[in-house]
Amino acid sequence: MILRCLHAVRRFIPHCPALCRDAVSKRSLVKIPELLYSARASARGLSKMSLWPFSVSPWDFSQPNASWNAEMQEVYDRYNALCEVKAEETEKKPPWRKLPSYNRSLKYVTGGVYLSKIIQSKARLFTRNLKEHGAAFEYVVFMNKQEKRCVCLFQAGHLLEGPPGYVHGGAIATMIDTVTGTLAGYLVGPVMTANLNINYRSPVPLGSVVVLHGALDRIEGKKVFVTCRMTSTDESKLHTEATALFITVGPQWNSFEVS
Ligand SMILES: CCCCC/C=C\C/C=C\C/C=C\C/C=C\CCCC(=O)SCCNC(=O)CCNC(=O)[C@H](O)C(C)(C)COP(=O)(O)OP(=O)(O)OC[C@H]1O[C@@H](n2cnc3c(N)ncnc32)[C@H](O)[C@@H]1OP(=O)(O)O
Repeated sequence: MILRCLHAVRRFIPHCPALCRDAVSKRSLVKIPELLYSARASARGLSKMSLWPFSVSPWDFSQPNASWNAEMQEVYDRYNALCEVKAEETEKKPPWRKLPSYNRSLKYVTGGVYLSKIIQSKARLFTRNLKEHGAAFEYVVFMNKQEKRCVCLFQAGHLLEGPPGYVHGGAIATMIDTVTGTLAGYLVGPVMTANLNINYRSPVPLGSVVVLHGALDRIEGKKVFVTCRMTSTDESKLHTEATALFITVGPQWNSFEVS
């Protein structure tokens, strides 16, 4: 019980610097209503976190944490703001949505049916298997279902080194597979990667922040073709270009046709 309390407190602490920084940077009195609004939004977010030791709500790995550098936080804030903007004419739901990210996908995707326990209790999603913030894959995916594309902000930690000072090509491939697979899975349901083709154009410095732009190319029956570009945050530098083929493995594959 004591250990669970300590664990809950430790998970909460990394969120404090981000909250304090927001408060300090908005000094103007004019911005007080905005501050109050964002405090309320933060509190809403916090209430969803598993602060209570007995809570069974899963930990969302895509929340900002203290390991994020200023660039990661700045680009995150920009896309997160888009998630509040409704389509003007229709007043429908915002086209952008931030996806949560858990480390036991089967357990949480099935809404608490502990399939992963049955299959293998120690199984964890590869990109989310470290508790240390900032050491490996720090990323968050923003999805635009209307435009059938997504954007992933990725900060590459020191454990992902390949050539000295640069990110390992396999880690880059992992992120491309993750982003394109998440897009394909979001649009059509369960998929498996059948083919992944990557051109590495310029190395990614370790610790830097890059953006992955995933887009649906086309769907042909069970086949889902997705493209992905990895660029610097201002898109001035191209790091990789990739194409991916996913095959739907669920029953709903023929319910959605796009060319
Ligand atoms: C499974 C759950 C996934 C849920 C995802 C959903 C949401 C996301 C939420 C949370 C999870 C978070 C992150 C997810 C992140 C990343 C996803 C990573 C995914 C992976 O990391 S996954 C591991 C690596 N992956 C494999 O381990 C696959 C091994 N493999 C196989 O399991 C089979 O091989 C399979 C299923 C691929 C196909 O098998 P199959 O029997 O269903 O299909 P079949 O062979 O009949 O082919 C049908 C048509 O595709 C063409 N086709 C097939 N393969 C091709 C190829 N390579 N190149 C060109 N065309 C190909 C054929 O030519 C035919 O074309 P046509 O119809 O025109 O004749």
